[in-house]
Amino acid sequence: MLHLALTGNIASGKSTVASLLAAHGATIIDADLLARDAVRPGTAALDAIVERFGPSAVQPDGTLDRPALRRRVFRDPVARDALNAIVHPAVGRLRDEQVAAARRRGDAVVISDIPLLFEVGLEHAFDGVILVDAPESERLARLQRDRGLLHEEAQAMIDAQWSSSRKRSGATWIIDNDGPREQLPTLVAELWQTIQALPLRGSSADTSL
Ligand SMILES: CC(C)(COP(=O)(O)OP(=O)(O)OC[C@H]1O[C@@H](n2cnc3c(N)ncnc32)[C@H](O)[C@@H]1O)[C@@H](O)C(=O)NCCC(=O)NCCS
Ligand SMILES: Nc1ncnc2c1ncn2[C@@H]1O[C@H](COP(=O)(O)OP(=O)(O)OP(=O)(O)O)[C@@H](O)[C@H]1O
Repeated sequence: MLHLALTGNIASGKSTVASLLAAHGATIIDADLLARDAVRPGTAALDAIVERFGPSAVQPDGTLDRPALRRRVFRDPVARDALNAIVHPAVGRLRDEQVAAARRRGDAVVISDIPLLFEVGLEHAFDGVILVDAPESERLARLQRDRGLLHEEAQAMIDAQWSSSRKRSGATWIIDNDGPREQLPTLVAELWQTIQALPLRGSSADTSL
């Protein structure tokens, strides 16, 4: 089994690239989805969040109040570290379970979509790293246009991540998503060809964050 990482800064187009890779036959393991799963009502992680951030971190229906927490953690690195310390270990465990399941099924290409791959130092646990990149001004505009964020909110999320240039030097392959969306299928098809030509290797490293 080939186990690759897919990463890229916020609003770079990672999820769009992941969907295209899935259409080619890759199994995608999405850290943002796992992070949602990890804090479902009744989980130890959600209890720990309420303990650290108070009852205002959850909505009346008992689910995490994501916009409220977002506004707190992206302007406060200490709060962000505290949230990461609660959520990341649970995400790592869920990912390891999904990787093990993919291995049992005999999946050929598994791609773990991990936004904070470089920030948490996980890049060496994979057979290769795909980076999706787009200029900061473009990502800022996408966050405001597509997610309805205020300029300051979007900038704070961007500033919480490493710079593109730092990430580019650690990538095996780079998809520059700085043109029209319509060019992505061709870029991903070319990447898929490259991946198909790789020998199947086996990364057995523990990917817990
Ligand atoms: C703060 C939270 C509640 C905000 O939720 P929201 O629905 O608004 O955003 P979502 O989860 O869809 O994340 C969007 C993007 O924000 C960026 N991001 C999220 N968490 C972080 C973080 N701790 N540090 C830097 N960037 C982050 C990533 O690029 C991610 O793709 C949520 O992002 C969260 O629980 N973050 C901590 C867990 C985490 O690190 N998740 C990222 C992958 S494991
Ligand atoms: N080339 C492009 N031109 C314009 N918009 C794009 C392009 N590529 C992606 N988008 C849009 O930008 C937004 C971010 O894309 P996507 O969700 O794929 O990024 P992401 O890196 O997964 O983001 P996040 O880190 O927030 O999960 C989406 O609304 C998407 O439709």
